[in-house]
Amino acid sequence: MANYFSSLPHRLKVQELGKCDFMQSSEFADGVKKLIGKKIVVVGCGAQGLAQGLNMRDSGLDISYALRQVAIDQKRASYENAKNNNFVVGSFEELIPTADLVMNLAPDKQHTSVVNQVMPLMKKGACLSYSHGFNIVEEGTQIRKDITVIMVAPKSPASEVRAEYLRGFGVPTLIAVHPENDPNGDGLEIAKAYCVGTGGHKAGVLHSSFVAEVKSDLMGEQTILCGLLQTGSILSFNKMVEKGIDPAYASKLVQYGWETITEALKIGGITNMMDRLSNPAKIEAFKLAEELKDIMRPLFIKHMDDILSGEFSKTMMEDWAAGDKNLLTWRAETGETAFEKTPAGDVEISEQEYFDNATLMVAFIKAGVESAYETMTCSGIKNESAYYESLHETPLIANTIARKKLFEMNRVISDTAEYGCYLFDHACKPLLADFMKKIDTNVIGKNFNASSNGRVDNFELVKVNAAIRNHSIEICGAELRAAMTAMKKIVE
Ligand SMILES: NC(=O)C1=CN([C@@H]2O[C@H](COP(=O)(O)OP(=O)(O)OC[C@H]3O[C@@H](n4cnc5c(N)ncnc54)[C@H](OP(=O)(O)O)[C@@H]3O)[C@@H](O)[C@H]2O)C=CC1
Ligand SMILES: CC[C@](O)(C(C)=O)C(=O)O
Ligand SMILES: [Mg+2]
Ligand SMILES: [Mg+2]
Repeated sequence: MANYFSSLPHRLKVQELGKCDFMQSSEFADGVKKLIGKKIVVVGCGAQGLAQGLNMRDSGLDISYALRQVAIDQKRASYENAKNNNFVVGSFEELIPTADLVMNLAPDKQHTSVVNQVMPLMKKGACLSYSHGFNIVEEGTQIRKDITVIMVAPKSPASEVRAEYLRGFGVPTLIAVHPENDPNGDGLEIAKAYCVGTGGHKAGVLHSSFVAEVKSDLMGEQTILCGLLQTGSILSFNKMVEKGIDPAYASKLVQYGWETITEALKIGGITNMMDRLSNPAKIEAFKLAEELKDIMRPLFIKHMDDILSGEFSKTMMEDWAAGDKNLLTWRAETGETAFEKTPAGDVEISEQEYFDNATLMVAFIKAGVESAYETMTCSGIKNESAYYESLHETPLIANTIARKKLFEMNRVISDTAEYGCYLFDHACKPLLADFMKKIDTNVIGKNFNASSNGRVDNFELVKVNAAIRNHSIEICGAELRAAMTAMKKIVE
């Protein structure tokens, strides 16, 4: 099968990549009605499978799980996940023929195998959904023409899909209908009802395309969302220990620092995050971020180019064929880093101290969010999509690190995201070697103000504030956040 995006004429590539309409809440007035009384069968009960299934059942929908026979026989985690939550579980043969909607929530690497198994079993005119369009866009899978193919892609790790729903909110979601598979013309209505079932409509929904979702999702996860959080964690921790900061303190500052810093980002964008620093520290973080952006720009561009050309997916699929050799090696190596192996100390760190003693981490976030956004929007991805894939999702991933460090982040995200995260991290750390040589504890581990003379050049401060506030991501973000009226606080 050929890469679907690469096979499109240039005109359609541009059109699909730029598809992004912010949907009004009135468009969801029918709620889950379109799916009421319909049989919904989820394939796979892993991260997204369980979270989405729970939300949709709580929204009044009829959910059951089709698992592979071996998972049922061996009572694997997927079976236990579904059974312990009182869902009906069955084999593909038992459940797929009854389904009006089959939600394919197996890992991306299994999609071709899943589709090959479910397609002959699906009833005529049923609907097949994805939460990431990799299989359609990068593998070029063709689906039976009577089947409607939709995408409902939460811009969030699964744990937060459930947690935000329980908080009465949701996570921003991209919905799409595959142009090759909308035989009844009701794909969008099904996608909207599904999205309401997960709570996504409360946080903002973009009517997008499979192409735009895949290319932006891959870019976000490889760079700011996971790659740079991994690099920033390891480099920040190592630097503090090298300079004599207590490892237990350093471990805690990094593990919980991302969550605290990015909560400010979630509520009020980069402006609010930077405003949490003293004025001298803000100017320093701004300068560090500018330097980081200059150094990392070629790497961000390389990731975007490889994603657009299909080079990234080709390389990752080679690893799938090799039994995930690289993925498993890199996962094990991450587990051996000093940051992962050093438990967070039992020391009190106040909320403000996470900002004051981590100027460098704030700079990493600013540089990473802006670079990902700038690179995506320069490549034809629309601002709103780029915002969700950079600024909005960073706090949701940071929460996973607060729970159990990088292990937890890489466990919760998809294997596709994890693979791309390691690729970025391995290239980024050497790139930042010279930059890190100049870094001292004044910007990571200790309060910046203690080492500065406290003086601020007002002209410089005005310029810095204007540069932060006038960035396109801040303008786009303010509009999107204004629509998130039900957003709840995470860090009390
Ligand atoms: N993780 C996330 O937070 C996000 C994921 N996504 C997308 O959601 C989809 C699911 O990813 P994710 O939730 O991470 O997946 P997981 O790896 O967490 O879970 C996959 C589940 O699928 C089952 N499975 C594996 N192979 C098969 C197969 N051949 N047939 C049936 N079931 C199978 C596994 O169970 P068993 O091995 O026991 O059979 C497991 O329970 C992907 O498309 C991903 O890109 C989108 C947004 C975020
Ligand atoms: C961050 C990665 C992601 O795209 C996600 C949680 O949105 C994934 O694939 O896991
Ligand atoms: Mg994603
Ligand atoms: Mg992803």
